[in-house]
Parts: sequence; C-alpha cells; structure tokens
Amino acid sequence: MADILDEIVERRREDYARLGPCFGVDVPLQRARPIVPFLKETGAILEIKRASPSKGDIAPDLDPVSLARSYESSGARCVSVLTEQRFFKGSLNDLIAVSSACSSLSFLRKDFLLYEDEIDVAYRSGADAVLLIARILDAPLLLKMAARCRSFGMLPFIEVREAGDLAKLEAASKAGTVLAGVNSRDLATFHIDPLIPAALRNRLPCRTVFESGASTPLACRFARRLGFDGILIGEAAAKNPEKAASLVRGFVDARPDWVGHFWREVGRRSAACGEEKRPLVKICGLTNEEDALLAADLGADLLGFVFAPSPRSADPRKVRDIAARLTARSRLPASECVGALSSPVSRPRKTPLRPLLIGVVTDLDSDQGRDALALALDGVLDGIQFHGDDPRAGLDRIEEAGGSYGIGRYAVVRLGSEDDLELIQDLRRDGEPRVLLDARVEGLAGGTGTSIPRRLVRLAADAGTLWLAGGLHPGNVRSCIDEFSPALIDASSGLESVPGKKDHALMKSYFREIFR
Ligand SMILES: O=C(O)c1ccccc1NCC(=O)[C@H](O)[C@H](O)COP(=O)(O)O
Repeated sequence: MADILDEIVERRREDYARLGPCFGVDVPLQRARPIVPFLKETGAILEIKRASPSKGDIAPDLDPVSLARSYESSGARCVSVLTEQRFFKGSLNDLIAVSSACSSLSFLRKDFLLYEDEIDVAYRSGADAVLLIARILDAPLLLKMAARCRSFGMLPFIEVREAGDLAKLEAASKAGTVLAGVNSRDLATFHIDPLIPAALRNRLPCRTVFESGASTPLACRFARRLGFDGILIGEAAAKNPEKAASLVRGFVDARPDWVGHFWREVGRRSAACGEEKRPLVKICGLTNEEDALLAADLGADLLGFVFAPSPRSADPRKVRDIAARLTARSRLPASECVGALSSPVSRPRKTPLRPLLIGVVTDLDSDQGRDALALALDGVLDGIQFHGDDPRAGLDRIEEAGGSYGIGRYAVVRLGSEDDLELIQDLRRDGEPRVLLDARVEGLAGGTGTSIPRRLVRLAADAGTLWLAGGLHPGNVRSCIDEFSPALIDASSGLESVPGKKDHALMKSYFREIFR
C-alpha cells in the first residue's frame, strides 16, 4: 500500500539524485569528535523534531543546541536528530551543530537513508548511531549499511514493524551488534498502537527501543514494563522540553513486570487473530467447567469470571479447577485435544489453545475483589478487568495490589454519552493499549445484554482500536464485526439459557458467525 513512507522515499531519491548524499549541506570532511556509545544503559532518547507529516509544525523555531542541552539536564544521555528536510524540516546542520557542542551526549541520525554513502555522511556529521528502516531497504542493502555503520564504530538502529522486517533484522543481528526499534505509529494511517511494539518485543533478537506516541510519564512507564531498553520520544519532548524530565523518569524508574508480560501476550494473540482477520473473542460470565471448556474448544481467546455481585458470580475454587484443566489440556498436542477436533469451527486454529483467564471486578476492596486479586497473584488468573465506576482509580488500586511484580489488567469504560469518550482518550494517552467499552445501564455494572448506541461505537472506533462488549449475541455479532472491525468482542448474557448458564447451541452459532 502506498503511504507517507513511500512518498518520503520517492522524494528523497529525487533529492539525492539532484543534491548528492549531503543534500546541499556543507558536511565536514573529517569527523570532529570520538564516538560516544549509543544507549549504553537503559534510558530515553529525546528527539530534536521541528515538524512531522502527521502533526505539521511541532517546534519550528527550536534551537538544536539549547534543546539538546536541556534534554541532557532532563536526564537523557541519547538524542535523536531528525535530518530529513522536506517532511520534518530537519537538517544535517542540526546534527553537526549538536554533536560538536555536546560532547557527552550520544546522537542518532534519524532519517530515511537509502544509500551506503549516506552512512559516511552520518559519521562525518557526528552521529553515533544511524536509523535504518527495514521496510525501505532490501535485505542485502540493509546488511551492507549496518556493516558500514559498524566499520565506523557507529551502532545500526534498525526499525521494524511488520513480519517481513523481522527476517532482515535477524540477519543483521547475526552479522554483528544492532539495536532494534519498533514504531508504534502506522505510517499509512498515523494511528498509534502500543500493542504493536508489545506484540513484537519477544521476537527481537537484540536490545530494543519503543518508538513513537508516548506523551505522558505513564505511557513511558508502559514501554519499560514491556521490557524495552530504550524509548524514543519526539513530539512530547520537543514541544514541552520542560516536561521531558518526567518522561525520562517515567521510563527509567519502571521495570519489566507482569503488566508488560500480559500485554505482550495479548499483543501476540491479537496479531495472530489479525492474520486470521477476526477479533479476539472473550466469553464472559462463566461459572462452570463445561461452559468454560466449550468456550475454549470453540476458540475463545479470553474467558471472563465475574468477581462481583451478579447472577454470574464465580466461585474461586471452580476457577482454580478450570485453570488447571485448561493448562493440562494446553500441554497436549493439538491432535489429542478433543475440543480442537470436535470444534464446529472448521478452520485450522493458529491461536494458542489455552485462553487467557480474566477476573472481572467492580470493587477491589470487596471480598470478591480480593479473591480475584489473590488468584491473579497466584497466577491462576492472567489478568483483571476493572469494571467499576472509576477506571483510573481501579487501575491504581490494582497497581498497589500487584506491588513490584504487577498484575495484568485493563479497564472498562461504560459508554453512555460522548463525554465518556474523553475518559477513553485519557486512558489511552496514559499508555493503556486497550480499553473495553460496555453499555451504560443505570444500576447495573455489566452483563446487561444492552448494546452501546451505534453512533457512540462509531465515534469510539474512529478514535482508536475498539474492544467491544454489550449485548452481543449470534444475531448481531457479524454485523458488529463488519461495521466496526473491533479487535476484541466480549459477550456474556447473549449466550445464556438462564443467567449463569451458557446455552451451548447459542455459543456454537456465535462462533460460527465470527469465524465465517
Ligand atoms: O456479567 C455480569 O454479570 C457482570 C456483573 C458485574 C460486572 C461485570 C459483569 N460482566 C462483565 C462483562 O465483561 C460482560 O461480558 C459485559 O458486561 C457484556 O455483557 P453482555 O451485555 O451481557 O454481553
């Protein structure tokens, strides 16, 4: 698909043909300073960024040297300098200026390099690391450019995003040291999705950087929890340099933990579902083993157990037994798993057999809330769905309970009016990769059987990736998938014969609609 990256590359080739590898800048023939190792320790890379195609002008009048110095006093040891002229209003002059003025900082040349001799120019301009974007370089050229970086002592920083990029990265990392970055921004749509880096994190064979989109300390913290060694922060730092220190601290004060593990796992499963062109499927309100096992056999990715006042309240002992059964079955080869063979879903299953087990909680300080937290800390539940009144406070309370290990979790926003959309955006800004949307029904927390008004679902879908609950059943699930392309669908009462007991015929037809 042609997108902004294709356009930048095309224009850059024209400019290179016209102006040569220095793009009209008077680059010194000799490098003026020794190499300063790039990202030697875990930390943030703050960017000198004047503009971008997605945001237009960001800080058009910035002074690169004073901005680099201010970044240094914010605690950054590494600075990225955008040298692309047309779309980002950058220049090699910026790199030359900052690298001569700030001897203890380490600099990345961030550009859309296409030719080997551009590596030499980066070296002469004072770069310590050079961005190489896997998608725009074929494998042999990428390998050559990475080797050339290393021959000068510079670190090749290889940006990946798609499955095809990973083979190139693998080959480059076998040949020598590289740093890998995953961009959370989709360059076709400019849409930011932190679940993309989450999904790829465990597939990267080297040290790693989370790129783009983080604008709050909590969003930076999330990147570190996923296990990234560095975070690249552009717009948020360049626009508000006075806030950069809090972003740096948000990242470096965090540690990889179970919150990160949970989202890496969700990301991996979500990517597998994306290949099958279907959403993740969560079946909620399970109370007994036969319903839970059938849901797993039919292909559910997440199973929800309600730890709140409800006709579907779960018994913690039963949840433990169900978890043990599912775990034992997931160790069997797929061919020996009765469910996999008898499933009415005829497609071959690529997604893992053991669904993630989720505890749905409305009050974390109630006995039921405490039961769910205990099961999560024991590793019986993979995560907690906070379905209560104040999502931010609920997430904070789960943080407190999780201590330094963390507990996998996400929040629910009950969508009753346009005002609720703001809360979803706030949570996203704070690095929550997904927020589950449910219907708002006075006096009922969930399992209402009521759908969110379609107009509001449309607005939410336009603003970000959708996780959708509320009144789903076999009769409407296909049209919801076709109309809104949710990344997760969650159903409970629409699949029941009586509250707390699933109807197996309804469950089967629900899955048939999804896998159609
Ligand atoms: O299902 C319940 O009874 C319930 C009670 C209290 C809090 C949450 C609850 N369910 C949470 C879910 O995730 C449901 O799947 C979601 O609300 C959708 O339910 P439904 O409209 O019945 O499909």
